[in-house]
Amino acid sequence: MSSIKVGFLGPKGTFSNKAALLANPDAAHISLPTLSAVVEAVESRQVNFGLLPIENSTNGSVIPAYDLLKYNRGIAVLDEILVPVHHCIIGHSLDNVSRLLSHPQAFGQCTGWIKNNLPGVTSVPVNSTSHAAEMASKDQTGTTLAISSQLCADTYNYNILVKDVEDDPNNCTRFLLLASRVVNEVSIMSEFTREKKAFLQFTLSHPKKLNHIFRMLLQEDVIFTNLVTRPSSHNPWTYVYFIECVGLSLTMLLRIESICDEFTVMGNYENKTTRVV
Ligand SMILES: O=C(O)C(=O)Cc1ccccc1
Repeated sequence: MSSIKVGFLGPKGTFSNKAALLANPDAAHISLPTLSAVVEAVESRQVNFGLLPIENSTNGSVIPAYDLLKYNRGIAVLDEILVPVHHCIIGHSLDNVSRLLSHPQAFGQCTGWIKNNLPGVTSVPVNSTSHAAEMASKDQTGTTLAISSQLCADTYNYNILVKDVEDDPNNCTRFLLLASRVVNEVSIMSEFTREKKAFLQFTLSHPKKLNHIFRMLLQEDVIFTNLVTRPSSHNPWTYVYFIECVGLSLTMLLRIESICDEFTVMGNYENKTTRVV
């Protein structure tokens, strides 16, 4: 058994489990009940790494994931893992369906199939796609379906009624590989390069400072790959900014830090999503 522990949103068979297998197939994979539990397990070093779904190519940003990273000084991001996501319908029958269960992210990726095949059926969000499949498979009334993965069905021998119900066949979720900041903070900065993707989190005393930051970034021909804001939770209409970009030098990063209120380099990792040339 590997001494490396990787936490993921379980039970086994979730897309987070697929991301953990891609990130470190030989590690001990630790199933956790919620995304918050994954982040807490990484922060407390109960696990060496954790997987956090941060963005989907159909749905966009996973907002609850950003809220778990907000003001979090215990987490570093070491890598991004892209997982193709193909959804299956698991259950007993497509007739007399009363409920459709899945992780909230899944519903938004399968809107067309749901509308065409389960009009009027209640979509019920649960903690994960595998938890949904477990509930649907155990429902004795046979009126509950789940959106889940082939891996989950194979793992538990669940019955697949329909495959590939996602709206976009290229549907893909980007996961962040999390680690303890205590362990990795020095190496993130010592190994920082502008060729890699920089993930920054910061707040500003005045929104006009964002103009200064954009102006500095444009000077370096930086390529933005993602920009997300979340409420600061201090004053209405003030924000925590999350920026991912490629081409940022350490010198410019330190200049940006100097004009921010709170500033954290979440990570600096190989860019796997955006054409930069
Ligand atoms: O519930 C899962 O399988 C997860 O890992 C969260 C999720 C759900 C849908 C797409 C990507 C990740």
